[in-house]
Amino acid sequence: MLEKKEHSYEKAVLVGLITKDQDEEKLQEYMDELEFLAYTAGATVEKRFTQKLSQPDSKTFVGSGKALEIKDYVKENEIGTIIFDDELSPSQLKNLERELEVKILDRTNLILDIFAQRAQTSYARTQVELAQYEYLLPRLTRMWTHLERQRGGIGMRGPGETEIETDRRIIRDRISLLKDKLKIIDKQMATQRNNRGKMVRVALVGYTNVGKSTLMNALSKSEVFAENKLFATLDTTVRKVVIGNLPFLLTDTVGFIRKLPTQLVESFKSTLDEVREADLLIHVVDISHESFEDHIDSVNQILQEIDAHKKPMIMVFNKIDDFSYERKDDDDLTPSTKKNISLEEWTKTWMAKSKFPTVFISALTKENFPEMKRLIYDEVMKVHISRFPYNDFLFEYFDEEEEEKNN
Ligand SMILES: Nc1nc2c(ncn2[C@@H]2O[C@H](COP(=O)(O)OP(=O)(O)OP(=O)(O)O)[C@@H](O)[C@H]2O)c(=O)[nH]1
Repeated sequence: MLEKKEHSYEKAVLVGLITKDQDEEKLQEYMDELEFLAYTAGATVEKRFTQKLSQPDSKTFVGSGKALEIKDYVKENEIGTIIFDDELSPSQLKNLERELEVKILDRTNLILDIFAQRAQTSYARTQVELAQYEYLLPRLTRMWTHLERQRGGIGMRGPGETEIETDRRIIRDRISLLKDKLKIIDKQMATQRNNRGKMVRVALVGYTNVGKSTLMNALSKSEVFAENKLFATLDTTVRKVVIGNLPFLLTDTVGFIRKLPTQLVESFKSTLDEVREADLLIHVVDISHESFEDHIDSVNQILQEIDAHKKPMIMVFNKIDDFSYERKDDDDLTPSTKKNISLEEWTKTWMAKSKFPTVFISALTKENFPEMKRLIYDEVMKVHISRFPYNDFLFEYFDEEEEEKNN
């Protein structure tokens, strides 16, 4: 369990289900991630409750016996928040709040809350606020919000609930206002992107916390905010990067996550346009994370959702400095057995399997940076040549760091 760092952290418990689509091992991985999300939002997890059910209970997500067990535990241990590892339907949420008498959050609400906490610019705040209202609108029957919103805390950093009768109308008005506001900003952003000219555009994509911003900093020698918490970056940063005389634009943008709330995908349209309109994607993967294969799948799924899945891509497997030698059997992409293999053996297997140019690096120690830069250079050059067929000679490759060492 993650350490409690501050006294102001809220006490919470997690609830998840083992179903026919989600075995026990998968659930543990998902609960680890949920705990990290809770920690990022400002909660410490006191206990995890799990239950085996063929499908979620339509009324209370878990069965009534389990609900009672959770109720007793939270009462006895003075816990104010219960977090469910799935999106709850409006009626499940209402029933659970009535029965358990504490604040109930689901995965979507938690992610939205982190986004609200992390949004720095008015643009990001507008996008998050829209997503929060879209989430809130069908759930306007919650009973605890008046009181809790005055107290603040997790799940409360967004739009509040006032009188339900008038609220729906107010929220609908607010949603359409925010949509209009975003339309104007989206237009401005599109103009800005067009004004960047014909320079090749490369976007860093990847699961949250894989090291995109760290890599951006290392490549562009800039200082983009990087932190060991989820969704450190919400706003897009674009930097001009030059590798071997060849200039291109590199974008660092919002990290992806399993079941990224659809409200967020929709309202972050313009942010995700940076990915959609890029010429080349650099898919960063954290190989020190035991679920990195699932993360790759989630990222590919989101790329498909936003129609960016057919772009040229480079796979950058990051954090090799933190690689642990126990890996799942990589002969099969859905492995069930584990074996010990070395990093070398493991990279060879992946190289053979990968459909895209692939490199293994550490953004922290800069191991294998020359190989990565060469790979990026080659792929950017391909786009560049297709765009400017006559001036490729200007950008003959040289390794800057090697040159520096030699001088
Ligand atoms: N050990 C190790 N840690 C790394 C490496 N690269 C990044 N990190 C750490 O991983 C954490 C997340 O890094 P970020 O660069 O913020 O990750 P991100 O992908 O931009 O994160 P989001 O903004 O959440 O999408 C930070 O604590 C980094 O210091 C690496 O190569 N090795």
